[in-house]
Amino acid sequence: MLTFDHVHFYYKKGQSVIENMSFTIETGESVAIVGANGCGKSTIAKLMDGLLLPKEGRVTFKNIDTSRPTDLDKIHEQIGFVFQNPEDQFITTTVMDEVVFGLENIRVPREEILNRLNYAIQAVQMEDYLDSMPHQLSGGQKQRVAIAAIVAMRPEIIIFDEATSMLDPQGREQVRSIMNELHRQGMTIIHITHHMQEVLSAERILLIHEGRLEFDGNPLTFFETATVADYQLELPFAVRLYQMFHHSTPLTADWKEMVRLQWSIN
Ligand SMILES: Nc1ncnc2c1ncn2[C@@H]1O[C@H](COP(=O)(O)OP(=O)(O)OP(=O)(O)O)[C@@H](O)[C@H]1O
Repeated sequence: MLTFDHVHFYYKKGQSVIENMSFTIETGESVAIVGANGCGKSTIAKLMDGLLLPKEGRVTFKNIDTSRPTDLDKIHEQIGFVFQNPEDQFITTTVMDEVVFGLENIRVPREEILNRLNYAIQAVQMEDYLDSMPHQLSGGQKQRVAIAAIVAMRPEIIIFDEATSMLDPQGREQVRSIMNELHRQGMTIIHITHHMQEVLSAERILLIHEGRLEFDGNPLTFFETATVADYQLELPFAVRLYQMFHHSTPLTADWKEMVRLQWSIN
């Protein structure tokens, strides 16, 4: 359980970036954090992990306060990050070494390393690339290797920070389906994105606007109640398609049905 309790944050005094933010993410949830550029999404991710500390209020992970430096290692072990550019994370020369490296570092026994390698590589469907050089793979494949390296560490939460934004539609779809599968297996998934198409896979949306939490609920309610254009966000394809044919913006039962359908397929 990850909790923000009346969190305030600024980089420069007097220039508030996160304002009085409170929410709790339960174990096993799939949450999308959305909002326009610069609204504070990455700052929230860093606060979750204790990379940044609140100026006021508290961030706790399983009741451990991120401001207690002695417990930070425990938090880092259980919260994994996948970033926009996977190349920034690569440190070895083969896909296999990339997944094994972190495990050796924390002295996981040999047999357990093999189990975790198999599991993680299968989860991202990169079994045929174990000996490949990460830098020579496609964008989507690179991102899948980065995810495998995180999955192998068995974190409780994975935060995907704009992890699909540099990928082509096929790569994006592959990563999205891996996220869904990991979530089905019980992992907590936090997906920071401004691709509204992708938020349909999440169970819950947190909309951030100028450092404040403006909406917290499921995608259906979100598209019903939030005026997406006010937040410089695009409508998902299903919604735009519906509007194109019906020349209307208000929500109707059909419109909701399309979102519901797409949501349930995901
Ligand atoms: N290290 C920093 N020092 C000073 N200001 C910063 C720093 N990092 C971010 N900011 C500012 O804090 C605000 C929130 O930034 P943040 O990166 O959290 O937003 P974001 O929603 O993730 O943006 P994007 O979608 O563009 O990645 C922005 O105004 C940004 O310029």
